[in-house]
Amino acid sequence: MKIFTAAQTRAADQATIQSEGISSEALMERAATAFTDWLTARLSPKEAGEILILCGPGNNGGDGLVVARRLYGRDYTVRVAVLPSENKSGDFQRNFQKLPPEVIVTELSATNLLPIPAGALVIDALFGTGLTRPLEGLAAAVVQHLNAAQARVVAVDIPSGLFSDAPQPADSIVVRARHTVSFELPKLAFMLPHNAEYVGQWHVLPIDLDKKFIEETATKLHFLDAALLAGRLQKRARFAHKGTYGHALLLAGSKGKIGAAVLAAQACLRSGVGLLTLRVPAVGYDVVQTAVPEAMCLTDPAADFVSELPDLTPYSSIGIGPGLGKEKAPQQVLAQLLREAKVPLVLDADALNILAENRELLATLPPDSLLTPHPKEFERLAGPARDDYHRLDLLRDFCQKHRCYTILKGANTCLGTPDGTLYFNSTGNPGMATGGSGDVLTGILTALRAQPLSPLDAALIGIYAHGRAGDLAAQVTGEAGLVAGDIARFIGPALEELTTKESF
Ligand SMILES: NC(=O)C1=CN([C@@H]2O[C@H](COP(=O)(O)OP(=O)(O)OC[C@H]3O[C@@H](n4cnc5c(N)ncnc54)[C@H](O)[C@@H]3O)[C@@H](O)[C@H]2O)[C@@H](O)CC1
Ligand SMILES: Nc1ncnc2c1ncn2[C@@H]1O[C@H](COP(=O)(O)OP(=O)(O)O)[C@@H](O)[C@H]1O
Ligand SMILES: [K+]
Repeated sequence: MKIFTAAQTRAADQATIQSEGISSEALMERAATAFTDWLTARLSPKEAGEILILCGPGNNGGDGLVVARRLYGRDYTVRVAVLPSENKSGDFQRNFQKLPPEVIVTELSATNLLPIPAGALVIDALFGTGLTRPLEGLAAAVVQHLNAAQARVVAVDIPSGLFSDAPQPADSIVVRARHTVSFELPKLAFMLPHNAEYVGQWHVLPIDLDKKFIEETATKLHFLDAALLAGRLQKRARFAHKGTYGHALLLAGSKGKIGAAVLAAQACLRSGVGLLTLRVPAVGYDVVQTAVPEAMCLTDPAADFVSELPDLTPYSSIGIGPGLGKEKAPQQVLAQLLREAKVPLVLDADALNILAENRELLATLPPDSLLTPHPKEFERLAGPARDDYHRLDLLRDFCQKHRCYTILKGANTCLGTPDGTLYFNSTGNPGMATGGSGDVLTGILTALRAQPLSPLDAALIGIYAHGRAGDLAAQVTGEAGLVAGDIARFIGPALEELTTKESF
């Protein structure tokens, strides 16, 4: 799914109005009706109680007025409060006229902010994508008053006060919503960690905006959902043999961290690789041969750290980093690997920390390598970020400069690519915030690169399937009970869902 800027969304609205020959008021009616359907499907009039609808002066407020009329028509008790303004939008004014006379309307003022009882359902239709500057004055006071109440807040389109695709001052006053209900496509603001406290759970409702316009409008921002992966993962060939799907090499583990190698290996095998060899220090031999008998173990001469690069000839992809350690020996192994590797590389964990501490190595990174830093590892590589938007700028710059694919991990993991396109993942859950989850991702990516998939396909499929496997696992274990090995066990079903079905 594409992510549009506020300007692109406005253009999509206009394109729809033109191609369908409808008025902007009709489109507003459609959006607000979708919102009303969403709400009434979840709460009965009794469960909702009296619904307070806060309306701003623009089309977001117009949406709120339509919602008020529609809810009233479905026997919900509604009350409307509007911000005073000299320039209310045309569609606001038209819908204000259409409000049933029975609906009580209050004009908000500094001395009349309306009491908001604890638990009240409040619909925030103050400001949407037309916000031009941080809130101040009466609008800010209304939002502060709302945030101080213990209300159930549902934001229309975006929490009021939040910019949809640009950074804002840290002390900005923004509605804290439980749910944000937006239209057609998600907004960049929803993807970013610091906005989670405002956006709450977000939902996107289809409102039939012009498909051709959406398809033809270029964007470098995407939400990574199953639709985006259609056709990228083929069914295994009927006459496949273990040589068909590549031979992966994983360099991982050190004394006390052999488990990282085991988790990456299990995930690699569960992701369909034909053969897997593990390079671990001698201390890991018994563990690996017992825990992952399907993998071959090429023990390093050193006891505690990987210290020598094996002959790379047999391998079709190489993953390095989980539990590797940052000592001199693994440092030299990584440096030699970067110089000599002729097959796709996946770099994680200590491989990234070694890169950060030996920056001259970055220049030797083979193009199209996959890097999988969490935010701290990324900061070590690319420097500190002022805010979530600046971090995305750093990500784009880093990928362009080093011609690599960088997977910035977290909720809504973000893939950066050499051409500057960003993809935000839709799968995964907080249960995956547990040691070893990242090692599992390294194994998946190394397997997909071996098969061989392009760096973009491997990254997109790997990120999505990793999160989806975590979601499937959590259905069995619960989020708190989820451990990284559970993610590995569910990769098979996650990949199966994405596999192109045979057509007759
Ligand atoms: N254009 C369309 O056809 C559709 C628009 N929709 C709704 O329209 C919204 C966008 O509407 P608008 O473009 O009218 O914008 P908004 O309603 O978000 O806000 C614009 C109004 O707020 C004022 N304003 C902006 N920043 C302010 C600030 N910091 N303090 C005080 N006042 C401020 C502006 O002067 C203007 O009066 C969307 O978010 C969505 O909710 C939907 O109805 C779908 C269809
Ligand atoms: N709240 C969350 N929602 C979705 N995915 C998450 C969440 N927290 C962590 N993850 C995923 O779990 C993995 C954690 O990786 P990482 O931090 O490297 O862990 P480790 O080093 O312990 O293996 C990442 O892929 C990340 O996207
Ligand atoms: K809003």
